[in-house]
Amino acid sequence: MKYIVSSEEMKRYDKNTTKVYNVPEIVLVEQAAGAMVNELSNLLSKTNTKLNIEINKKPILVVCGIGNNGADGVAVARLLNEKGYEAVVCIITDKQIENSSESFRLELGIYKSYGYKVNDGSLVESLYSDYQNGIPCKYSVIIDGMFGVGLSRDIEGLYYDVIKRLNVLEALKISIDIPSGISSTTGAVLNIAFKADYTYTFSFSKLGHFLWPGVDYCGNVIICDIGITTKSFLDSPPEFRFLEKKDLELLPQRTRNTNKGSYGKVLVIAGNRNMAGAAIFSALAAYKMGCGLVRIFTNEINRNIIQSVLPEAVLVTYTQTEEIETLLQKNLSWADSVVLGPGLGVGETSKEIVKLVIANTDCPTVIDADALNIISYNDDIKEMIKEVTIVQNKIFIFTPHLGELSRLLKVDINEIKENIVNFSKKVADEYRVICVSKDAHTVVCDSCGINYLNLSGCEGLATAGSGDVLTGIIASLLGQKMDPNFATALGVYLHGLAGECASRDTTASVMARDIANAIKIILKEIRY
Ligand SMILES: NC(=O)C1=CN([C@@H]2O[C@H](COP(=O)(O)OP(=O)(O)OC[C@H]3O[C@@H](n4cnc5c(N)ncnc54)[C@H](O)[C@@H]3O)[C@@H](O)[C@H]2O)[C@@H](O)CC1
Ligand SMILES: Nc1ncnc2c1ncn2[C@@H]1O[C@H](COP(=O)(O)OP(=O)(O)O)[C@@H](O)[C@H]1O
Ligand SMILES: [K+]
Repeated sequence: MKYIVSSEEMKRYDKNTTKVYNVPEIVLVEQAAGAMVNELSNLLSKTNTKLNIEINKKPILVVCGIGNNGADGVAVARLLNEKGYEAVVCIITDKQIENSSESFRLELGIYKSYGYKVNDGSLVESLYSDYQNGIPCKYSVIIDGMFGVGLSRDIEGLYYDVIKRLNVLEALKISIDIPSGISSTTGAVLNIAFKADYTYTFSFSKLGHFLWPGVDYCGNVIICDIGITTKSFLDSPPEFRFLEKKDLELLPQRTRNTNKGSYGKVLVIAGNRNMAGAAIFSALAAYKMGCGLVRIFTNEINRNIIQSVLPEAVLVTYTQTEEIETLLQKNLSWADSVVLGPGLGVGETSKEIVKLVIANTDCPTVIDADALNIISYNDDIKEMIKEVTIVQNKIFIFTPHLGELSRLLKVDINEIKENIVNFSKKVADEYRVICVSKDAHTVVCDSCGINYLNLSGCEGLATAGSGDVLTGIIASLLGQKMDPNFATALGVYLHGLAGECASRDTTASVMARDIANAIKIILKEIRY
């Protein structure tokens, strides 16, 4: 597990390091520049660089603002010069230099003492004019040190023009900390952003590196250690983290002296006329993820298809509404975890089922797809959820994709895309649930502020039934008695890995069953 920070958090941890641990800011700037130049010179020494640029034959341009991102830039330029590269600083500001940060002034003083060159915005103007006249860029590498985590508003005026011109020049593009113009907290482009091939960031990656559209501007993100550690969190760790392969070691242990009852019983309440597949994928994934028993509660109409495709699942079917309540109560008391919603439909019977489950379940329950839609359309059920989560401490996991999230919040989907983190936190807080907002990088939030951004997965997962597989994986881990928040985050992570595995030969042909089947390969790789 690693932390990912927002702009506000990073600024706080920088400040704690200087104020509480007495590390002068200039020391941090020097450490940042030193660590970055070490990494960067490894990259520049490789012959592979973009556009076959001959790094050693042309100088490096470091474009700096006058805050601490610029201070890093000036220090990077000095260290590159000391390493034998020819690096030139270009300062971009519409303010007097007296308005610069203290570390910037210090770094500029040191840089000038060595006799290295400084330019202003007119250099970018002349490079742009060369570009328009078909003259190749005079610099092999352009390093962006204009704005980092201090970016607080839209890029305009001089800064806008500079970024626009730099973006068209042919050179290897590097950003310091985060591309100028990208919000470190939301990944939004604040009017315009520098388009980097590589981003060298410090101590912790930022949310903006992994949220869209920021992801597309960062290129490869390299984290440089500059000595700011988790001690600088004091009592307030970052809200977000991401999981890595070694976190799979925390999957529930399996031992010899056990039986199917030892690994959890999952009840999948899913499927309706023409929607048997949703129940099948959820149940199949639950078994593949290790639970001992799966029961599918579905419409009688699905009996033949489910039994012929997945005979391992026990079927409980209903034909008429009257028998549902007794049947559900009996099966809910049997279950260790529940999936509610895939392919369920939104008719009156389904609505009745959703209400009965919310009222009667007493184990962690994953609420997906049509069950979420039913909740969205019915304010009385919304209130019912809040009542049972807040008063009775019931554990619900909502797994909306962006369309379902938009219906649930009654907020336009484009607005949600701009700040998926905040909207996910809103659902988690308002309903006191764990909210899994499914996207290319899925966000998992709980109401205690322990949140995850998932970095596994690929576009092979963009296929019908993929979300049904996810419900089965999460419910299986819940049924095996893992902590609900961690089980959810680990389930999302593993689902992503399974998607990557199923996509090894092609992403286009991946189907839901391939993702479910790939769970076994992932578990085999970690000898589970
Ligand atoms: N503070 C520290 O202890 C450290 C900071 N470091 C570097 O410093 C950066 C943060 O530095 P700063 O907080 O000085 O901020 P930045 O250098 O990111 O931005 C400079 C200033 O620009 C102004 N600004 C914001 N948005 C603007 C816009 N759209 N147009 C014009 N001006 C705008 C703000 O007043 C801001 O303070 C980090 O990203 C990192 O690169 C690192 O050197 C490590 C240590
Ligand atoms: N491009 C992508 N990259 C990574 N994950 C993706 C991508 N597209 C979809 N996914 C994942 O695939 C799943 C799709 O779920 P969902 O839309 O509910 O599918 P369905 O309803 O058909 O089962 C989610 O977990 C989502 O995060
Ligand atoms: K930058």
